[in-house]
Amino acid sequence: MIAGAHPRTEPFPAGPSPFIPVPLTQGGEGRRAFRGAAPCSGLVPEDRRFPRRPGEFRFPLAPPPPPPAFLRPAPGSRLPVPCPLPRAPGSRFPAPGSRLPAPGSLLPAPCSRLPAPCSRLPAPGSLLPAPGSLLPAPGSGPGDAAALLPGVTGPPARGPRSAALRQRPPPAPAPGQHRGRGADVRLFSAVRRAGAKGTRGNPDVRKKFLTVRVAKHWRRLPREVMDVPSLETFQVRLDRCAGRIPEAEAVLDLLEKCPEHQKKGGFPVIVFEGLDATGKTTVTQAVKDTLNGVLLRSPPACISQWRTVFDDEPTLVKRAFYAAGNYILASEIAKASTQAPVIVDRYWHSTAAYTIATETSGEVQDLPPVQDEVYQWPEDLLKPDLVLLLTVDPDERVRRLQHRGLQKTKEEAELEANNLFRQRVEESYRRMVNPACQEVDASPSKEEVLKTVLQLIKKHCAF
Ligand SMILES: Nc1ncnc2c1ncn2[C@@H]1O[C@H](COP(=O)(O)OP(=O)(O)OP(=O)(O)O)[C@@H](O)[C@H]1O
Ligand SMILES: Nc1ccn([C@H]2C[C@H](O)[C@@H](COP(=O)(O)O)O2)c(=O)n1
Repeated sequence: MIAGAHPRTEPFPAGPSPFIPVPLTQGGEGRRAFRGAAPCSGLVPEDRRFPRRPGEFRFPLAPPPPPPAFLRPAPGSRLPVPCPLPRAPGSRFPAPGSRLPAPGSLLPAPCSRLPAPCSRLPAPGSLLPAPGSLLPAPGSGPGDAAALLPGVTGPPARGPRSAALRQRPPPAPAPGQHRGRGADVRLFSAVRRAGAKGTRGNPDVRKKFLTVRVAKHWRRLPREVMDVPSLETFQVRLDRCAGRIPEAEAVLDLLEKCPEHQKKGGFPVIVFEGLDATGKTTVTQAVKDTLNGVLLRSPPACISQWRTVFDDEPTLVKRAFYAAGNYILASEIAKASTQAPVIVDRYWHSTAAYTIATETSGEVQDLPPVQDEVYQWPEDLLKPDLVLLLTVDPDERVRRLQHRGLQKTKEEAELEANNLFRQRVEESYRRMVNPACQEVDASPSKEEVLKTVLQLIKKHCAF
């Protein structure tokens, strides 16, 4: 284990590390800064699992070999028009803790999939801090990205949309609510976003958002946590905290660049869900190899380096981050499924199940009842063809966790210690509908699990 690394990060197998350990500035977990190697090439910075699977997030430059016959679209069937891939933007925000390159040099885009046009740093004399100065970790200063930059009195240079956002006065706290860390935990906010098309560029999201149906709410869940999920809900939530979390603004920028209507291609999309160490990584890799498919995971590579930031946030903000990741992932799925079967490691069901389990307490009987709206799929999110829920006997799962030998995340420690939490996550998965999960007993050997999974895929995805 490298000092300062994320608990789940393993040492690199060979060669010099592109990461530099960053001293802890606050909180309990170390962060690692990306040293500036161009991630466009496909390597993923600061992903909890990156070193285990270095090539995984590479988007295939050439179409993979054809999948087995049973997965090919029927002759004569029409493939949807391929969606343009979302452009990976040049990062406006240097990774927290990273050293700034010289003015005029190229910033690496945070997305691993595409050779994005990287943005140029503003010219000398702009409001960026001196090259080589260290950025503090997000959240370490008061409310705004500008406040986080040492020696800078004004805001960092930003695009026109951010400037428009900045001009509005800060929204007043909701009755009974305090500013500060939890201040963005509010249901509605006035948001003006300009510049992009469709709902993503809706100049007044609030106006539209207020007309959105709100779920009748189950008494034990805070209403805000489970209001009917939609892209706009999460945009509003991220926008509320973008002032103090620069990464939220960067996520919003990526979202805006995703095509609005995500349509699945002609190949099947198969999602794998389950608690940690149930074998998702193992089986998704094997299925991808067997089917000559494309393997994607949530959150997608272009935002996964910010997980440690959002994992420490209140549930509402954390959920908005993972939910946004699902929408970004949807555009990758849309594109990839025009070329080959798509295998996905976690998607919406994870976001919902973990949120429900976190925001409830007690036994599974205390969960919102079956058929509650909290178990519904968001109407505007691309649906997969099949969702497989891997479940493993609890003792076997602990053995696998120990055998894996990685340091646990806080949540994994909680999952291990808190039997009830684990049960609530798993039961929430089981209650998800439209699409529901097909449960797979993943306790047998890897070969047997793969066989079962391939049979299910053949049964449900043949067309
Ligand atoms: N069927 C199996 N039988 C025995 N061991 C397995 C099986 N599947 C996976 N393992 C082992 O269990 C450990 C956890 O598996 P894996 O990393 O695939 O789980 P995961 O669900 O992806 O976990 P996480 O969500 O935490 O990343 C690994 O050491 C893996 O080799
Ligand atoms: N689509 C997703 C993916 C992940 N999450 C959350 C749920 C857990 O808090 C954590 C598990 O991730 P892992 O350790 O397996 O990489 O991430 C989510 O909410 N939505």
